[in-house]
Amino acid sequence: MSTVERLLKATEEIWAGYHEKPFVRGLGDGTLDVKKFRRYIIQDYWYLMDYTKVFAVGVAKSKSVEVMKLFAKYIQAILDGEVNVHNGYMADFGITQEELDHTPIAQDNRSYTSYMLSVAYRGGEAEVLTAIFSCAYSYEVIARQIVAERPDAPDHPLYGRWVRGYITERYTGNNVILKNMLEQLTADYTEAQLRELEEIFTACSRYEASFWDMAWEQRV
Ligand SMILES: Cc1ncc(C[n+]2csc(CCO)c2C)c(N)n1
Repeated sequence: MSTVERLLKATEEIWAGYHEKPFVRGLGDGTLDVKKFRRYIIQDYWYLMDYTKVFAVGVAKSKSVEVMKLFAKYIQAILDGEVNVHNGYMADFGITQEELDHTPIAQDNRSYTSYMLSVAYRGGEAEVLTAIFSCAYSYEVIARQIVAERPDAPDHPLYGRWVRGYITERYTGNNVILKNMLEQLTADYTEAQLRELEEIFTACSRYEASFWDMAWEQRV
């Protein structure tokens, strides 16, 4: 079994649960309260700011220019908003930098990003990539499932952009690059090292599940 197959197998139940989250179901069938979605977009802004820092620590931990370039490209892309579906929503909802600056990061969100940053500071390239991969790939899996259940979901006037953003060739192609790099870096990993990756991936997957609950319950 490849490393990524192993990580996905270990977290099968958590990942299956994503599709049942009320927030995710509401995104897919278009019934999600816009106020909840607006709050989620603001929280996700703060999430992405810290997520970018995880890549920056990845740059510092890189042992080859190939890995360094991979991490660095993401930093630029996220900050430029290129792969950030949220930019359009920020404009639509009239979310200003001032409002962002005055909205504190919610507790579940802070826990998640603090954990990823601690993994990044403590671990090496592969540990950083494992923390990153859970989040990047779960959005693709969720968006694909939404489209499988509702082929018209990408046309929804409000949530269609979210769905479309994570099934683009660009987004899914980047996930393939992350996956291949993770396989390459862990080809010689021992059982103990792989078990640690499993622990990181499981924790991040649970944090993703909590993020959906936080958004649904509008937890602060
Ligand atoms: C809580 C949370 N988890 C995952 C993503 C997905 N995601 C993380 S970074 C990024 C841009 C480049 O990969 C995307 C789409 C998110 N936005 N928010």
